[in-house]
Amino acid sequence: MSTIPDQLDPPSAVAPWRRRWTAWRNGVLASPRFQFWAARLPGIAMVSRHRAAQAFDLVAGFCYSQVLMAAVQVGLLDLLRRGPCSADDVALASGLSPQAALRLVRAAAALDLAEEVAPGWWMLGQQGAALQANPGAIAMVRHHALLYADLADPVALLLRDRAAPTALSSFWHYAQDASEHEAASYSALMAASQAMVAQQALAAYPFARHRRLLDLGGGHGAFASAVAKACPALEVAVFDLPPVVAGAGAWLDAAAMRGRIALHGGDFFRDPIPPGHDCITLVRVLHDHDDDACLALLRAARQALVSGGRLVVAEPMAKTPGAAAMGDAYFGFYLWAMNAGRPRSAAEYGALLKKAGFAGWRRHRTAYPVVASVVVAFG
Ligand SMILES: CC(C)=CCC/C(C)=C/CC/C(C)=C/C=C/C(C)=C/C=C/C=C(C)/C=C/C=C(C)/C=C/C=C(C)/C=C/CC(C)(C)O
Ligand SMILES: C[S@@+](CC[C@H](N)C(=O)[O-])C[C@H]1O[C@@H](n2cnc3c(N)ncnc32)[C@H](O)[C@@H]1O
Repeated sequence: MSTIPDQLDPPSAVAPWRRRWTAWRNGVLASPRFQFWAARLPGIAMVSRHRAAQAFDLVAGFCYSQVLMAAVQVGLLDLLRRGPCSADDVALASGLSPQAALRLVRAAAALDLAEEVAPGWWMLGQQGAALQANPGAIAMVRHHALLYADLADPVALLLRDRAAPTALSSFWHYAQDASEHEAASYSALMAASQAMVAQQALAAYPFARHRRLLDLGGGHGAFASAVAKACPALEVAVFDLPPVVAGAGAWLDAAAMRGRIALHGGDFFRDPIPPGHDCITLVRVLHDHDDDACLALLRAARQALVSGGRLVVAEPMAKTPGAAAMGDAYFGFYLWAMNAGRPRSAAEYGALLKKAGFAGWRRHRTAYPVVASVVVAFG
């Protein structure tokens, strides 16, 4: 039930021209007569149709996501990668009925996940090809089952006490006494999705200029391994909670990186951060935490850095041009469901870094900011 009054008093922060212009524009856009004629007027007909399609996609987005989820869960993308297949092939491989398989493959084709290359024969579509080749994105699609469970009643999610457990808060159990199984589940998801993030960070910042790097909250060492491979002369270490570090050996063995990466177990809010590093990285760590905790962590990291060192923050950020929905809509709700943290813009990180004592900061451009942006602090 809404208790919002019909007319709000405008705050003085809103410029009068801005309020009048926005209200006038919105009145025009909301008018059914304008919508009717706009689709027929040369010059703006294309924009109108595009806006209508965008509005439909906004309404139907959950359904599209579930088509993708089904395609991943039944292995449709892997099947289509191997070559043209019919709906009967899909049915045989997935256990779906032929009618259900046909419904799924047609839905996938409508979303560019599949492509009908001849009547009744499908291969991967362009989006399908890019996604199928990205194990990190596929792992995230599967993981979204937890997010969707929490989002089933979004208003209840927003209304509830933020300390109440959710599917995501139970999954991301950051604690010294977390079981190795809990730590291994989230660390495996992070390691699987790290390659795309590391690729962005490595291309954006010259890590090879440093001598010793410490990856704070570095999980099983996937980012540390990527940097170590790219910069053979760099000494690389990981700091993470003891149950996470305890499980890192197996991952590092599989990547043939054991011995190359030093491991430190501890709680970065309580324990001293190992000193002597001229580069400290925080990859997908800060957005998990509320502002006070972030500030404490940034201060501790600055204290631990050697003089002249750099702190590198890499994660998907809010207010990213061209990817704004990823920030405040996706990660805003994701982190709300997780019960801690929020997506921040590069400028907000800049302000926090200054508050933590750093003299300055700079944003380094990444090719795919939807995957990660990079902010570097110095001084
Ligand atoms: C040559 C031809 C045929 C065509 C030319 C046309 C052309 C140029 C096409 C472009 C093709 C192209 C280069 C496509 C590239 C596609 C890419 C790079 C796609 C990348 C997709 C990445 C995705 C979908 C990433 C998703 C990531 C997600 C959902 C991450 C979630 C992360 C979470 C939940 C993290 C949790 C951590 C926590 C707890 C919040 O800290
Ligand atoms: C979202 S994961 C990111 C992992 C890795 N940096 C990556 O991007 O793949 C956050 C990491 O921070 C670690 N972490 C959370 N709280 C911590 C704490 N108090 N002390 C040390 N590590 C912590 C978690 O165990 C986890 O590995």
